[in-house]
Amino acid sequence: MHGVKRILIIDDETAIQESLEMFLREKGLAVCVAGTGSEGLEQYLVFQPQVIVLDIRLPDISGLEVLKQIMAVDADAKVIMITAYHDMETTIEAMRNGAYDYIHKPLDVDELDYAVTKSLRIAETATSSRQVIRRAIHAAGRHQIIGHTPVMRGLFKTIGLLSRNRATVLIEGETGSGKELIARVIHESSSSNDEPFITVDCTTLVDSLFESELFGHERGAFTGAGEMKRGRLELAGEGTIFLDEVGDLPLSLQAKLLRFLEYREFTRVGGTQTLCSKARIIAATNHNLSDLVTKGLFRRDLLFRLKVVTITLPPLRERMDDLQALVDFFIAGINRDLGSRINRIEREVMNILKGYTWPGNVRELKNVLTKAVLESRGAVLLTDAVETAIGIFPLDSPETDASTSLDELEKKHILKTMSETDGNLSAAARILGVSRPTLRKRLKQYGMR
Ligand SMILES: Nc1ncnc2c1ncn2[C@@H]1O[C@H](COP(=O)(O)OP(=O)(O)OP(=O)(O)O)[C@@H](O)[C@H]1O
Repeated sequence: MHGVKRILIIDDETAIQESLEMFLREKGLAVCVAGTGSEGLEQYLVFQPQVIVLDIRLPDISGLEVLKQIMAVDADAKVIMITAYHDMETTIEAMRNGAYDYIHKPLDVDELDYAVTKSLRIAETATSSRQVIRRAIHAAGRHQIIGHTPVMRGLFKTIGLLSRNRATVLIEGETGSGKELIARVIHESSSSNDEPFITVDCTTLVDSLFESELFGHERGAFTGAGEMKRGRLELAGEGTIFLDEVGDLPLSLQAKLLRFLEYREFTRVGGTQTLCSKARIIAATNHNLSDLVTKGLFRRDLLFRLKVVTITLPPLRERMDDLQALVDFFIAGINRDLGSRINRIEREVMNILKGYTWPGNVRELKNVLTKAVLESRGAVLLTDAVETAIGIFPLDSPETDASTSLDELEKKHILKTMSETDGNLSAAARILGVSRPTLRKRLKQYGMR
């Protein structure tokens, strides 16, 4: 029987048994049929099928119970549940107990065919040549930067040097390339790592709030200032202030930031006492600040204050040699966080990942893998799931058939970009090459929030 793929049908309805058997035999599979749960379990042990199609309603024991017993024998068994009921709880229960897929009666042949083909392929991958995911070593509780390309190794050296001093650092890199991660690791490797790491998102700062956010205010300093409030600089103590997206800071606020950086002194709004900050400053930007200087959008003197040490993070597409290590690392993390148990990936997956340009960089990779893992369910990360997660749809996929309108495509692309940037409007607008107001208008137009 080696070589022929085996499938077991456990269903008490004769009509279903017959049509399924015929359909699956025509696909060249060896088929075994059982009409009750207990018979099904017996056949499962004798016939050793790669895939089981299991009705949830059986005359003797419930299909869910049969599922549990099969999973107890082989946690990798591929069980496709069928039911006449569209009930969420049973579905969730079945999926929680390890069902591979769930399809409803009346059976849709295409749906069944897809589920069977996919599960057979996984069963096959599990036993044929495959790539085994290496477990990423994870330093507990610490942030970890994955990468071994020369530029990343150079970066580790720089971080090592920075751990010995408190120099201001400017980190440049595209969205999602790991700027905040680098800032956190610099902080964690410094001698003041028990002090706070405080983030200031420069895209959200407006004139009236800037000083109060950064420097704090005294009680009654302005309408609404009921209590004294410490600013971010004070909160950071001797730790780190992370100025995220510093290139987006309006010119008027750049002057205020510069003044602070020159003297490291500030007063709370409405106060008289001069306070001194010992926090390390790390700024990040996904703009080219020199270009902004040329365009008159960023102050040259501020740039010089910030770029005492500059770290330029290459986009993911320029360090594809790190891809495998990143994939291993993220899958281990996703398994831990989501309780999935992916330990192999289909061969083609790495080629697809390597062929993509990753405009959303490492964050996009992480998001794509999370989506694909959820879609793959079993122990193998599937090519289809990765393609769908990236948004590369096969030509015959319903996602891009010839009847898809341009509006529909645009809507999908916007949604995808928004999800890749975790809903960050500025980042999404940048990737899509439109202004924030335009993107906002489109979101509204398509009924997206
Ligand atoms: N080299 C890396 N190793 C492991 N994880 C990484 C690496 N680079 C980025 N990440 C992860 O990718 C995600 C995005 O990284 P991060 O938030 O640091 O990017 P960013 O450049 O600050 O993005 P943005 O410009 O949009 O703010 C985070 O979950 C981060 O932990």
